[in-house]
Amino acid sequence: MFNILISDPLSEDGIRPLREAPNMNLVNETNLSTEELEDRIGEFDALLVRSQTQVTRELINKATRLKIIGRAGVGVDNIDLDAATENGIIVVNAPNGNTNSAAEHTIAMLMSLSRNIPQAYHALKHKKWDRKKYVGVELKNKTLGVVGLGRIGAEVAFRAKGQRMNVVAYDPFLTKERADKMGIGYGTLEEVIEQADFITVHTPLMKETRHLINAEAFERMKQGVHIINCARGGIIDEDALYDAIVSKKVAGAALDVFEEEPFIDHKLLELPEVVATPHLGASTIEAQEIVAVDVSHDVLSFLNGDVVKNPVNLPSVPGELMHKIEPYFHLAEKLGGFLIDLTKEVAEEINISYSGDLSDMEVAPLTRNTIKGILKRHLGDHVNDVNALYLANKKGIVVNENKTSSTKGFTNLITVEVKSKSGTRKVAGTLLNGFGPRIVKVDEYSVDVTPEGHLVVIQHVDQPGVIGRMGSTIAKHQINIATMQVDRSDIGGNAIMVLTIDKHLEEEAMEELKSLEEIKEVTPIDL
Ligand SMILES: NC(=O)C1=CN([C@@H]2O[C@H](COP(=O)(O)OP(=O)(O)OC[C@H]3O[C@@H](n4cnc5c(N)ncnc54)[C@H](O)[C@@H]3O)[C@@H](O)[C@H]2O)C=CC1
Ligand SMILES: O=C(O)C(=O)COP(=O)(O)O
Repeated sequence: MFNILISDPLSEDGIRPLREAPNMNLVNETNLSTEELEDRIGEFDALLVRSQTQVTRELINKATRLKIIGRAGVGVDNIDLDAATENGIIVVNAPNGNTNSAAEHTIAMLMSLSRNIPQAYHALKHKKWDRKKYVGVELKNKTLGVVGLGRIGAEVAFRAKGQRMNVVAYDPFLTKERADKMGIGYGTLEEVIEQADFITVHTPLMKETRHLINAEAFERMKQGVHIINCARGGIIDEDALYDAIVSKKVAGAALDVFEEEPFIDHKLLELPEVVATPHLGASTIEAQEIVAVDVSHDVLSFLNGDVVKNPVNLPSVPGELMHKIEPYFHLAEKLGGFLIDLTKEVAEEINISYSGDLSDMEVAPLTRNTIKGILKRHLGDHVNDVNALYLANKKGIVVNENKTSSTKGFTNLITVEVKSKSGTRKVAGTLLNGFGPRIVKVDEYSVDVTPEGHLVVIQHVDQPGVIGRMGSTIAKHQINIATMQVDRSDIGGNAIMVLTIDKHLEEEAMEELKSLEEIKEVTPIDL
């Protein structure tokens, strides 16, 4: 049974797939204080949030069972992603479900601002019929500057063109071709904010975008500019905005989001030029249902061991590639586990080479699985796809990945090399069509071993009788040999045996094998 905590209000219809799935125990507690949340988080395997719950490092450190955090929405600035990654917790979001609602809300704010609708409504409600005070400005032929032309920014741009506005945008990824295709202008951030009559921001809140619109940016703007923020508080410096409104540089601002939320008193709201909503951009029946469905599906998939669609702290792998690459996951992890047991030391450098069919694929997920197999031996089961590379990095292990089209006789081959204090060891494996994974090389020796169960690698000298003596020693300990592979460098030279046995090779049997004159090294490996 998986325990799932929903700590922000989510659409009941949207979470139905999760509620109705077997083995899922949903707990809806949307009013927990920080302390209560910290006290209870240790009970849960999954946490579902919107923007309100602050998923801090302190909370994550107490979340000893937590495997997945689902964000029913786009922005993940309320989640400490580094802490989640370090703890091997996957974060998923629902990036597409609220695009339309957020764009519509932005246009509603733009029109409210240009025609003073909230202020006029408020006056009328207070029995003041004032037509002079609330004279507005037209949008037609005005320039809208869009900062951040992602999903929402682009939808806002399309809709603003419908208002016959001129649109100019700044986004580091915006190309001339895309701007031309959309029928909009483009420029640097400075160029965009200098030209615009209305400026709307649609970037995520990150280190790089915190106070992107600051006092210096306001200086550059046209006198009487209007500002809209339906993205995140903090992208615009609120103190600088306040000063720019008071000094009349900014004629008005429409804000859906704030640096600190929630609040009831805010100095910006004391200004009559400011219209505001309490973070309602995504608050529509439609958007809430879609984001809850999307995030529920990913949480369910993940807990059932399937692939997620919208990972935030893992590169997402397109479905078609996933279909091709998934069969290699097991092989990659087993190769890592086999090799680190053979190495017997901690890894200092890991080199992974992909050949044949794999050389044309995005292999990062395989590298993560290989590293996971290697690190698990020393760091335990908390190593997973999410934190494998982070942990390797933290331990100072150098990881190199390369691809070669040379097939070495195999249609696909993964070769893993580990460098440690005691030298370099190598293993290579392939996925045999219809037969599953095989280890085909151990160091320079050729073998054909299924990477499963209890294995023993014996390095010895190629001499008559050694196999017999090894066999009787093992038999004495009531151990049955299921398969055996032998290869040698040259006649009478170094050789290797890889055995599959029916149970773990105990210490006593291992010592006895080691005491045989021709045997140099015995390594039990349990995969
Ligand atoms: N008010 C609300 O209820 C909602 C707010 N949001 C906010 O809107 C943000 C944007 O959402 P989407 O459009 O779906 O995300 P997106 O990822 O599709 O778009 C973000 C765009 O910002 C651009 N960008 C990044 N750094 C930039 C910079 N320094 N300058 C200019 N552009 C930059 C990116 O290249 C990307 O194109 C979310 O991160 C979220 O914080 C989203 C939904 C609802
Ligand atoms: O999706 C986003 O980024 C939003 O800001 C929506 O936030 P909410 O889920 O309404 O708290």
